[in-house]
Amino acid sequence: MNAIATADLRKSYGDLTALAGLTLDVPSGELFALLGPNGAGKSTTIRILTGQLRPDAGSASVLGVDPVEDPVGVRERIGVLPEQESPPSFMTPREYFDFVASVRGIDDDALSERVETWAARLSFREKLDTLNTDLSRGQQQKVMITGAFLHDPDLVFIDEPLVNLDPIVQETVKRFLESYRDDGNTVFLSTHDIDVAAELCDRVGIVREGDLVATRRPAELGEGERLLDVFLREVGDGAASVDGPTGSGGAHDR
Ligand SMILES: Nc1ncnc2c1ncn2[C@@H]1O[C@H](COP(=O)(O)OP(=O)(O)OP(=O)(O)O)[C@@H](O)[C@H]1O
Repeated sequence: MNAIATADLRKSYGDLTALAGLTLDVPSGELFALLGPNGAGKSTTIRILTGQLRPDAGSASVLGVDPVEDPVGVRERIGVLPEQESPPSFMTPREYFDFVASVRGIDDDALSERVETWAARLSFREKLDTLNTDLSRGQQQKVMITGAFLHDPDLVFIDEPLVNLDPIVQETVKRFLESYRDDGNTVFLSTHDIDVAAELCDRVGIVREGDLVATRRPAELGEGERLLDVFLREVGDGAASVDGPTGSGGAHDR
């Protein structure tokens, strides 16, 4: 079963075409990453899938729910960590988690257990009662990651999951994402970190000019073939003239 399915998603901002007919499936239980150059349409895709933005055309299904028809229904079932989002500056992490719990309907016992688990996992226990504004960027990222997983969703969307995290915490988050996937959940990442995508993900999709131009399984790349080379081939200056992957033929596994 697909956790995410889109068909011919289109979105323009005025004259600017951000999504030009993006079609994408992500099966349940997959750790998936969307790669693409700046402005390719990754955040627009995530905003549509998480019910924050209406597409101009096309369809989408997230855990069987239509994010256009029922954005609240989608948001109830997923976790989201948007790009460059910080926890509210006037709250402490604990107060922010209380707020998330009230919105998400998490009971007190589950909340305190999960906060303890995450604060220990990501090493920020001693900061639970410090104002978010006084946390470092990495500590704020830890709070945001915790908030995205607090209600134990079946699917999470994370933009740049490892940004600002030290190497030890990066490893912890990577191993957590793998175990979360191994439990049958789905992860949808957006990242510029091709090495992390190659190491961590079951499959990556490459977006160029608002269209999915390729998908690859990093584990199945050929001898000596690097995901970076695939990426450059698909989105680099010469890509259109070499392969012509501008969308009409759709994405392809090779
Ligand atoms: N609110 C908006 N109003 C006008 N144009 C927008 C808006 N949001 C995005 N765009 C434009 O749509 C295109 C796609 O943007 P989007 O943020 O989806 O790209 P992205 O792949 O996430 O980029 P990046 O890797 O730089 O974060 C860009 O050209 C961007 O300038």
